[in-house]
Amino acid sequence: MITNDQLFEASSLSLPGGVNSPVRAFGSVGGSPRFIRSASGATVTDVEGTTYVDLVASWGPALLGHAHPVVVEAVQQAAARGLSFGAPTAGETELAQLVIDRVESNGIRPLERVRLVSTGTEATMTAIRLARGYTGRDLLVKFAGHYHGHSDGLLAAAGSGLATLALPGSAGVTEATASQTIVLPYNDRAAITEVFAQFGDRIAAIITEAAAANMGVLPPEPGFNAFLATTAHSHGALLILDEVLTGFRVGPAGWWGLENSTSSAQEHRYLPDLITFGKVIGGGMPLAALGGRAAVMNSLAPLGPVYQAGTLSGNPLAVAAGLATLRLADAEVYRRVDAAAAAVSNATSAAFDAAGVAHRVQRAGSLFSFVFGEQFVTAAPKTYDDVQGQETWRYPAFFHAMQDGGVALPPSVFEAWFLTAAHDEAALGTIYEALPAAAQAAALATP
Ligand SMILES: Cc1ncc(COP(=O)(O)O)c(C=O)c1O
Ligand SMILES: N[C@H](C=O)CCC(=O)O
Repeated sequence: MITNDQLFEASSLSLPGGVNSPVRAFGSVGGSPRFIRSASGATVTDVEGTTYVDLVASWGPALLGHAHPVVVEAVQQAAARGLSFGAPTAGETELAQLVIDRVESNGIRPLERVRLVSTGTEATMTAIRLARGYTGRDLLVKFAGHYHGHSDGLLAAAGSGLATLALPGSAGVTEATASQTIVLPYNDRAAITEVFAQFGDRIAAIITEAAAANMGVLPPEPGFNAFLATTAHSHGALLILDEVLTGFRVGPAGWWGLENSTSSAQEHRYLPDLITFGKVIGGGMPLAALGGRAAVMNSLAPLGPVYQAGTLSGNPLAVAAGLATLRLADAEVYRRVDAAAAAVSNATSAAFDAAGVAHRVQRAGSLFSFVFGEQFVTAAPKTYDDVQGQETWRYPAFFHAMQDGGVALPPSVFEAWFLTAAHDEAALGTIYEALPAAAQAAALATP
């Protein structure tokens, strides 16, 4: 039998770091990554034949669980008709219309046009180019700890793998590009006001994760996204809401829908100009999108001067997976994901309490993660600096003990945990059984 260790040794000879995306490499938790042979429902099985209850869900897309038979069947049928045409298909219009209709709250729909692309990185990169082209301005505002993919202008003080590897940014990004991104502390209204007072006529857009989940989960303070919209709009800038991670995962209309439908305060409601999607919209296939009102979106070529293109954009297999996934993602699916997330986060928090591990559960809808340290027991973190000050060294021991107990967690304390509609009582039972020993390992860990 080939082992994970052997495969990692072999992959490291042909792939930089043995992986095709840095967070997969187990850099901050140590050991060899699991090489996955197959996945079904709530579980993944590695090449050694060990099956784990999976709390990564392909980093979000697997909302329904892995390899949902209806989604697989839709992809198989699409594949039989041809893999890619480089020409429009009816499915692309169906998916775009489904997205336009779904993203609705209180009778308001922020999307009139949608463009399909292949990755979240492309979606945010295009949204920024579009904002610059539409406004004729150069500067972009982003928040420290937010991750929007790996395009040059977005890697400064970014979350996800850069948080995991403690990188302030990326080599290879020119000074000229970096200087066009203004990085501000999250949830800091005074910093926004100040930067707009100084550069308001040069700022094309603010980009923000709808609810931050790439420095661990860190939701915006109530009304913060609405404040961003008001500030941007009063200076002629756009608000780009990045829902690559949260879109169609935390609710049928994403974080924007959740926030706007549950917020009782009228002043907390807002309209983003552009929204980016990825992950769930492609149901596990490479598909992402950006959308907004027609006046802005029609600046894209072929109608307007902002160029964007893609040989595989709107790929028919990816569109089939996305359509099947979104059509199945009804209220009952979200109820089950929410219930599973509440059960797992509460049980994990209780296990940490029992083991004496000071922590706080961080939640944004069904997304959650944990921050470790006495300071968080009484006060929630608000910024990237806050979460970087946590006891990160507790996580590797916890992670490996959970893995020994048959549970696959995200291999970084700075990533969200993902539940699916397939996490049934048996899957939750495996997690509950693994928790006491893992929490004990976290308690005994040392810096
Ligand atoms: C909020 C957010 N935006 C953008 C991206 C980039 O998406 P992708 O990895 O598909 O390029 C991600 C995740 O990777 C993300 O979580
Ligand atoms: N945090 C990232 C996406 O949300 C993890 C996925 C990756 O970069 O491979």
